[in-house]
Formats: sequence, C-alpha cells, structure tokens
Amino acid sequence: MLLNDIISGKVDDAVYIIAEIGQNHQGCLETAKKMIYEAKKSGCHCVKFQKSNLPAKFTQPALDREYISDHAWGRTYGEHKEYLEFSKDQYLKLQAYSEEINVDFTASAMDECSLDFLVELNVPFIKIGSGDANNFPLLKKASRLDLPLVISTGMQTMETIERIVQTMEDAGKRDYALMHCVSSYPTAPKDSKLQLISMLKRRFPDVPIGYSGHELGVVISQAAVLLGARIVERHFTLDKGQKGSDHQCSLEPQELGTLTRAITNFNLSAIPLPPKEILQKLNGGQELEEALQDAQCKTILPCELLCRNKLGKSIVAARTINKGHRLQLTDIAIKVSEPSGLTAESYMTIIGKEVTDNLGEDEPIFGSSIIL
Ligand SMILES: CC(=O)N[C@H](C=O)[C@@H](O)[C@H](O)[C@H](O)COP(=O)(O)O
Ligand SMILES: C=C(OP(=O)(O)O)C(=O)O
Repeated sequence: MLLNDIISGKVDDAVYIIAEIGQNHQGCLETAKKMIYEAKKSGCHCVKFQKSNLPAKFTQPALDREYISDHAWGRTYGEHKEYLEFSKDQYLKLQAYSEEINVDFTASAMDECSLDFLVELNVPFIKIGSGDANNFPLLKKASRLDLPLVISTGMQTMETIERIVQTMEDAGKRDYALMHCVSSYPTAPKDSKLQLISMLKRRFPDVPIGYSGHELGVVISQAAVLLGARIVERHFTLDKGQKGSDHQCSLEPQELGTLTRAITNFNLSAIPLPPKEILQKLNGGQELEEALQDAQCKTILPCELLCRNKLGKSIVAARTINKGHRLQLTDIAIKVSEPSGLTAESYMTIIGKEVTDNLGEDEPIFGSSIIL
C-alpha cells in the first residue's frame, strides 16, 4: 500500500490521496458504492468512512438532544447519527466492493469500540479524526496496534500535538502520520494556516505530515502538497447541493479528478517549495495568499469553536461514582457530552482526585466535580 511506503520513507515522490466519504452517502449503501466508484475513477488511493458506536462516542443526553438543523436526518442528534451509520454487514459489502475495484478502504475510529470493529474488519490503516486527537486512551490503544495510524490535529493546541507524538514514542510506534487540519466547514482561506504544515515538518522531522482540508475548491490543497504534505484528505460528494453538514466543503468527482491530476503532475522530488514560488506556480490570487500567510503557532482557532463545542470530547463518568471516591482510570470515559465537561486531554490530571458529589453514568465531570 502506498501509504505504508510513504510512512516508512520508502517512497518520497508520491502523495497518498484519501476521499473522505464520511457521512456524505446520506445513509444509503448504493450511494456509498457509487461514491467509491467515482472516487477511484477520480484517481484517489483510498476511500474513507466514519465509524461510530453511538453509546461509546456520545453520552445519552448528547444523543437525546434535539438536532435542529437543515442537515438533520432525525429529531434528536442520536437519531440523526443512527440514520447515517452503516452496519457491519454494510461495511463488509463496501469493503468487498472497494477491493474489487482496487481502492484502499478504511474509516476513522471515533471511539474504542469502533477501533476494535475496524481492526476486526482488517482495514489497512486507522484514521483518528480531530475530535479524538486529544482522546489519549483511544490514542494509546491505537498506538499498540500493528497498523499505521493517520491522526488529524484540528481543534487542538501544539501542546496536545506534542503529547500525541510522545504517546506514539512511548509505545515505540513509528508508522503513523499527522495531518494538519482546521475543523471548520468550510474553512476560510485565512484560517487554513497552511504554513503550519512546514512548522510541523520542522518540529517532527521523522513524522510524515499530511493535510486534511475543509476549504472550498482545490488550490489550497495543491499548495499544501507543494509545502510538503504527503497525504491529502478531502471530503467527497456526488453533489455539493445535497442535505448534510459536509457537502458544501466537499469535492465533486470532477474537482477531485482535477486535484489528483495536479498532484500527479507536480515534480514531488523538488518540494517543499517556499510560499513565494507556490504562489507563482499556482498563479497567485488572494485566497492563496491568505492561506499561505505566515503561521507558526498552532492553537484552537475561533472558527473551530463551533465544531469543538459540538463534537469535542469531554471526561464523563463511566459508571455511578459516589461522593468522596478517588477517581481511577476505569471510572471515567471520554465522550461527546451534553453539556461539555473537562476536556479530554486533562484526563490524566484528574486520576486519584476526590469526587465532590455523587455522579451518574455519562454525567460530565467538571472542575467543580473534583477536589484539585
Ligand atoms: C470533527 C469531525 O468529526 N468532523 C467530521 C470530519 O470532518 C465531520 O464529517 C463531522 O462528522 C460532520 O461534520 C458532523 O456533521 P453532523 O453534526 O451534521 O452529523
Ligand atoms: C473528523 C475526521 O477527520 P478530520 O479531523 O481530518 O477532518 C475524520 O476522519 O473522521
């Protein structure tokens, strides 16, 4: 698989291109198959889905909340997500079809149950999406697998990225890549912060850096490759006008084809190029200039707060916990919670702390729930 060769350093003049089908299949197997076919025809190497085990990813109140949106497929967020989730049997069918037409098939593991599911499915690599980049129990579990990992970094700080790398190093994990990502749909050019690709390459010279983009069009993703991104992931759709949160920032088959051809035609042995040369090569323009503005500091951007508030993970009680109990690892879970609790990355700092009140299963843990 090309991804293995890129991650191991065997190949340094190719880019691995992932079509993120995600939930743009509208919950329909036949549409998903058609998308796999079109993605392959457009020249990408991999089709990717999103796998969630709903009670493992979300607390019950988060599943029960009303989802009022033009993009909702159900009355509650849980019903909406259920509608978009494929069964094991459907996954097996999509995997078999991908194999038949010779395109890699995988999904992001959005909780630990889904990680087990994908391992059992024998996917060639696991994607950890931005929503789980601070979910260290999941990352630790994934780091022990004999499978490459592709880890996105949207909605995260540099400190969290340092900890991801440390977690991989602690496990002796070498076959993984980090993706620069901004979790806003669509991402404005000025928020794309493409130069963070160069910063990540300098900071982690042994880790392949990729780009998972949510901007409109293809030119910013081309620039990401010219800065040295070795994996590119873009959402894919058959029609951007459809109902669903991700269609607008997705590429239709023709655009994905344009992107894959442009990447294939780059002289990849001559990259990275400096921003000035990239501007020249891609015929400049305000969007590209904004995307290539100097950026050194990886922070959570204001444009990412909407997504972080909706899909960021919190620390919650994994079971009923009595007041006065000192928290153990098995007492807590990392889930999307309604309301949000302490953010997932702080989970190690609360182990051993005393709980100030009784907590029910799935209740978020706040700063005020523990004696610090
Ligand atoms: C952070 C993250 O997981 N982002 C994913 C990948 O980019 C998205 O595809 C979300 O699943 C999608 O935007 C959610 O939309 P809704 O809330 O309408 O199901
Ligand atoms: C959320 C995901 O990806 P990203 O953070 O790269 O957009 C995903 O792959 O499910």
